[in-house]
Amino acid sequence: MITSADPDSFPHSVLAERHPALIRQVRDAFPYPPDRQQALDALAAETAWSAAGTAAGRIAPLPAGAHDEARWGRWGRPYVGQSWFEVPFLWAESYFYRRLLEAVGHFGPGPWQGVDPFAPFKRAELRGAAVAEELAALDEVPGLPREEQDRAVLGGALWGNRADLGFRISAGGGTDTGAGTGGEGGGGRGAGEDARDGVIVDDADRFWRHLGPAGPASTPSGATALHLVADNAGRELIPDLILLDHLLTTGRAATAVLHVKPYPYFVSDATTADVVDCLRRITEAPGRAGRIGARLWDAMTSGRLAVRDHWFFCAPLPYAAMPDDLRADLAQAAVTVFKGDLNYRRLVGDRHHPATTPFASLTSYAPSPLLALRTLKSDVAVGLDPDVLADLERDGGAWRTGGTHAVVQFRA
Ligand SMILES: O=P(O)(O)OC[C@H]1O[C@](O)(CO)[C@@H](O)[C@@H]1O
Repeated sequence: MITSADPDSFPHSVLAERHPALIRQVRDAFPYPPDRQQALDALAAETAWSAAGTAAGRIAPLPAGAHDEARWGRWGRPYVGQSWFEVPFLWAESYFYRRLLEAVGHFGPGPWQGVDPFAPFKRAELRGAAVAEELAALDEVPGLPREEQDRAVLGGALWGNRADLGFRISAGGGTDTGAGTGGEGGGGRGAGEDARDGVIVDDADRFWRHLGPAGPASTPSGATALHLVADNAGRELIPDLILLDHLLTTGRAATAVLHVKPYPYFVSDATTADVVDCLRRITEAPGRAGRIGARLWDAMTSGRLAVRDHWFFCAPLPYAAMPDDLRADLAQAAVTVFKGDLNYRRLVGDRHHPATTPFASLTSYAPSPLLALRTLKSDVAVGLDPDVLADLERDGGAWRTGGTHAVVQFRA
């Protein structure tokens, strides 16, 4: 199990550096009243790594009466009272975001109920020049041969995962709430970069073959719905929506389901409000993007594209432990696409797996065929060819955590 105990490890840097920076940024982005500021300060003190090289505080429970107190009470029983740095990394990060929302009053009651503390960063990104450029580039896609169109939309969704706002805090880029400047640091791929550069496992052809040229009815199960478990809003969700439009308009899927988070999470993870903001942004764009936006809007209003926000998507648990109702829902999918690093960690288990462990064996519990689209931003790596792994190790560098490498992994 991955923890943050080793001071030289990546998870340690997330807890010791990224989380305090995030608390400061959220505090600066809103005119929170004194009680909210005090709650944020208390969380910063509890979660800090002290100058003496020890954990400053111990994990506190949720306040009595919190709407999800029972659930977090169960999930946190082994960990409350311990150091944040000794417990599983996945649990610690997930609980940190839950506590941050508590501190800013997101769950109410009160005037800050429902206010997304990450909204200023997400909105700035949507207003940024990078999004405008990426939307304008869609005008060129219809001129490409069909296979290249497939590759372009899948590559957009894959590398869109590199653009997440939380990752930019880790990478030292900070976040920005200034109009017109958000989203410029870090981010997706630059012009001229081939979407396949840096892809260390590429099962894209298997995915397209599975869906089949004749549409979803030709998948082995005959299922006709494509499910996508979203990750970040903004520069990641826009290409995800474009991928869904492409799958629907080319007949690869009859219907689509987009799974989002029920509340703000991991800085930029997409909620229903973010889907609406992104859809509006696409719809308002000139050219082909605007037409795609209009189609997606129609698909949502007609029910061809559904949005769901199951509570399990914010749980600190691996997908192997998904509840029966979610399992039954995903079982209807011709394919479920899992986006991003966190979903990947939950898919295969947030553990120090040998990197050549087969992806299919770790995900055999999943109720439908699945495709993982992930840029690597944490230590977990599986399904690698031994030669590829040897090359990566020889080159050195932070290939596991730097967002420079990606995987497209399919399990039928
Ligand atoms: O947005 P993504 O791709 O899920 O990435 C989130 C990742 O960022 C981190 O929080 C830190 O970079 C990882 O721990 C986490 O897996």
